[in-house]
Amino acid sequence: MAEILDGLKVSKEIKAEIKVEVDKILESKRRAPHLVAILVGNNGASKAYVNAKVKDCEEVGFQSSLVKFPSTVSESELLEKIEELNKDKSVDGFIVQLPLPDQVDQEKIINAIDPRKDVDGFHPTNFGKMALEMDTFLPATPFGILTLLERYNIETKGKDCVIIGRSKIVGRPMSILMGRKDFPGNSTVTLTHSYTKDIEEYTKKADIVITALGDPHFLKGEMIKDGAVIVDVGITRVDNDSPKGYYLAGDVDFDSCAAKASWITPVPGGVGPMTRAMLMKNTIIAYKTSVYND
Ligand SMILES: Nc1nc(=O)c2c([nH]1)NC[C@@H]1CN(c3ccc(C(=O)N[C@@H](CCC(=O)O)C(=O)O)cc3)C=[N+]21
Repeated sequence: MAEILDGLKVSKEIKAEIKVEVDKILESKRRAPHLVAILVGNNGASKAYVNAKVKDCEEVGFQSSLVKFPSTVSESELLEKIEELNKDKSVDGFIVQLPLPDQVDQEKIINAIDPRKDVDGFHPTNFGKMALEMDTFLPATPFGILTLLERYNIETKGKDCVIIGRSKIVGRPMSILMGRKDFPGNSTVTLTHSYTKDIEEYTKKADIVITALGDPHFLKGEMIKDGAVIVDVGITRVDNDSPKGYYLAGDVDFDSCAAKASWITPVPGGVGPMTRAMLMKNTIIAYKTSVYND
């Protein structure tokens, strides 16, 4: 029976550590770190995540701002706001919540963000630095997974790690990070995706499986090896008759996988809260390295 990689618990520890740092900053009469989130449209899940981020900021003592645009916003309006935030000396970092509506070119938007304020770690400059093992903002979800593995002392060196899904914000950066030379890394990585012929052939042999595809209960116990470490990034709202009208489903069929795995992340309470904690971490890093604070 697997032990739980408790992302909620570790995320609280990380936020408490950040709070201690913020208290020191405030004692020395400096301004608090400031994170801005741009939210476009009315998507329920996006709103929930952004509101949670605002709450996280309050918890750690950051200043936060929420900039809202209707789903009809033009690309140039967004670019204008980004320019303004790039220049604003009171802003340490900002994120543009994804996905964006079709009339907006996501790539153009991400490219417009000043890499020094790109606390999501999505800008090509930061992605490149990550791949080259240079100091930079790591994308929050992969950073959260690495930190969770690190805090539980999960050995990754020399392990076979299979990642399912090659998204720009999770699967692909995760595949790079798990193969990097620093801890937790040094794994032998296989990045699987929709054109992989037989995913099970890979997952069955893997010491570590990281699923990020958004397909509820995709990974079944029979697809994994005894003692494997299972990390579930998937989080899909599935309609049901509960008062909320939905439940949150991971990519992992929890019960059958937990019966075989050595460690497993739950959904909710696993990777999601870690993602949010690492955004706080990136923001305080941005603050500390900011040219405006010395
Ligand atoms: N620019 C940008 N940056 C992101 O980091 C980003 C994004 N866009 N778009 C969407 C995805 C998704 N994402 C999540 C963050 C927290 C939880 C989270 O806290 N989940 C809780 C449950 C939350 C709930 O109850 O709905 C949990 O897993 O326990 C989930 C998903 C960040 N993303």
